[in-house]
Amino acid sequence: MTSPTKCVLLACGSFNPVTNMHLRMFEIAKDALHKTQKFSVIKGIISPVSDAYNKKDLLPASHRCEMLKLALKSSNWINMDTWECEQSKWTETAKVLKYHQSKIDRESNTRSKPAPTKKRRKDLRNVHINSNDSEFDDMSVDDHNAINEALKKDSVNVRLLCGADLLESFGTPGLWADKDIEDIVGKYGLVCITREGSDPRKFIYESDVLTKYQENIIIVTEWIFNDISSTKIRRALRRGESVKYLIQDIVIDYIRDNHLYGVEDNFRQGMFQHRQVENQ
Ligand SMILES: Nc1ncnc2c1ncn2[C@@H]1O[C@H](COP(=O)(O)OP(=O)(O)OP(=O)(O)O)[C@@H](O)[C@H]1O
Ligand SMILES: NC(=O)c1ccc[n+]([C@@H]2O[C@H](COP(=O)(O)O)[C@@H](O)[C@H]2O)c1
Ligand SMILES: [Zn+2]
Repeated sequence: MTSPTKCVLLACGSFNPVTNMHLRMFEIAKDALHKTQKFSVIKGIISPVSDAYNKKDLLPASHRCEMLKLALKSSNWINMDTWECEQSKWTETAKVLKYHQSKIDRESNTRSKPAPTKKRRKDLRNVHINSNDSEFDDMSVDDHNAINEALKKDSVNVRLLCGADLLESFGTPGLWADKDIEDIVGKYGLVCITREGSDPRKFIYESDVLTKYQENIIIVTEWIFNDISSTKIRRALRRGESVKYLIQDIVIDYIRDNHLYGVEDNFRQGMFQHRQVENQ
């Protein structure tokens, strides 16, 4: 059996604020990919969108990143990357994928670049190296083939991880460039988690380009249904309702301490009482 492809899951979004479902999405996808035995998930990346996205009620990236940093303390394999939100302009998701794929390719090339010693050169006949290196010009075709195979096996595939609503937004006129959609599904691939009110399989069936690259789209049905969304969290906060067990406690504390999402007045009404009681 061929060895599994190493895979990095990249989730783009507002994370305004990060919810437990954003974090669950990674766990659900990782389990599903490992079950196929075709992929080995080595890392998760969360890339918050920049302030230039200008979405209604979008908090500054500084707050969104701080909340992500706190929430991600509970994970040992998902990291936040701030490259996208540090850009002064909004960056298309296809470009974010390209940035991360290139970065990972560069890092793995640097790691595998051999030192020019005879022993090292011998060792490298069975592992990945930069086969364009002139130092290896005298290698046989078999050597090169073996090396290219090893390189392929070792290459890392960055995939977009998203909920079905994001996949279905591909169909919103003018929102995504056709070339970007083709790149996302054709070059990188996509893992899509089902979400209330969406039918990703039907959506793929109705799209020519998604059907063409169907094998690169992995739909994961989330049976433990949980339709948390940042919109619902913001609404609950505004109304002074509890959001405990929907987002991380440490994020609730940050929201309270920084008076975000209009909680200032609600705080006085006792919405964060559970934390005060706990702390007494
Ligand atoms: N409950 C959920 N189930 C599946 N995917 C989800 C869920 N919540 C968020 N996602 C996915 O997480 C990614 C980031 O989404 P985003 O930051 O827009 O979160 P959101 O909860 O949809 O927020 P908002 O309500 O502000 O749009 C998207 O791919 C989105 O589809
Ligand atoms: N053309 C594109 O690349 C495109 C279009 C719309 C949304 N997006 C991305 O999808 C995500 C959507 O997040 P929201 O659901 O919070 O709007 C964001 O990361 C945004 O940058 C990308
Ligand atoms: Zn959303």
